[in-house]
Amino acid sequence: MSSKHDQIFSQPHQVSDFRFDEKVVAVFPDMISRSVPGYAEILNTLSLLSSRFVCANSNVYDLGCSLGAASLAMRRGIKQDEVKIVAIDNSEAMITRASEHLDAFVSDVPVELHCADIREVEISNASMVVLNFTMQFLAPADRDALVAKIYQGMKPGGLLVVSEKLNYSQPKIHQLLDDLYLDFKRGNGYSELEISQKRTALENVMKPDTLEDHQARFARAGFEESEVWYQCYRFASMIAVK
Ligand SMILES: C[S@@+](CC[C@H](N)C(=O)[O-])C[C@H]1O[C@@H](n2cnc3c(N)ncnc32)[C@H](O)[C@@H]1O
Ligand SMILES: O=C(O)C(=O)C[C@]1(C(=O)O)C=C[C@@H](O)C=C1
Repeated sequence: MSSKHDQIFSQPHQVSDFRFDEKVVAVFPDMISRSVPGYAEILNTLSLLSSRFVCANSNVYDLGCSLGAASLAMRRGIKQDEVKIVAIDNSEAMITRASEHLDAFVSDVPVELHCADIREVEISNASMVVLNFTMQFLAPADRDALVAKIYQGMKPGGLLVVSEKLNYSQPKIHQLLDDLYLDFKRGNGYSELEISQKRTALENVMKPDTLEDHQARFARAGFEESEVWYQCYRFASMIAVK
């Protein structure tokens, strides 16, 4: 999707908490692809995974869908009949724009968009569930219940994909991977001011876990197998199979 160049944090200002509002929506594809290493690769892989895991007569969930990039990627891979993608986000601005965007594509696989809180929606008959950089925005205390609910709503053999920003428990390693991430942002044209103002804006709203936290949570929910399939600097994408 074409989008405006992200300059939201380019001028000095009194920084308030980061919100997925109209201003962010207008630049979101540019923002996320310049801020998340491997974002395009992760979307491509969602497509490959959906072609393997999505079975006929099942539901697919895109939780925290923003503009629907993960839904579109999965839709490209789905080969089975009678599949419905349910894409959920609690930002009105995101859902409005996602709806316009999805209308521009023709497909046999319907995408149902809902403006709702993913902690409150029912998950049922799911062959694939994706949280692509969404869990980090939930209150940490709510994450176990969400993953447990997803497990309960999944079909045997179903796939959960969770992509996240990470913290590392070893301080020197954390510092090094954070420094490399900042170099990645600089390399994508973000200034020191943009980097530091965005960091301040995210401080209260984005709470990354460690890989160990994620793996322990998958196990507590009932997933017998989970693994990291992609990792770069402060970011990873994980898979868990029911
Ligand atoms: C980084 S964006 C996700 C990017 C998107 N999945 C993609 O692949 O392009 C995080 C999204 O999660 C949404 N979100 C955060 N908390 C949520 C919640 N409790 N319920 C629903 N959506 C939520 C935000 O509105 C935002 O659009
Ligand atoms: O950690 C950062 O500095 C980021 O910009 C990360 C991040 C994310 O992981 O979701 C934060 C907000 C935007 O959605 C795009 C990227």
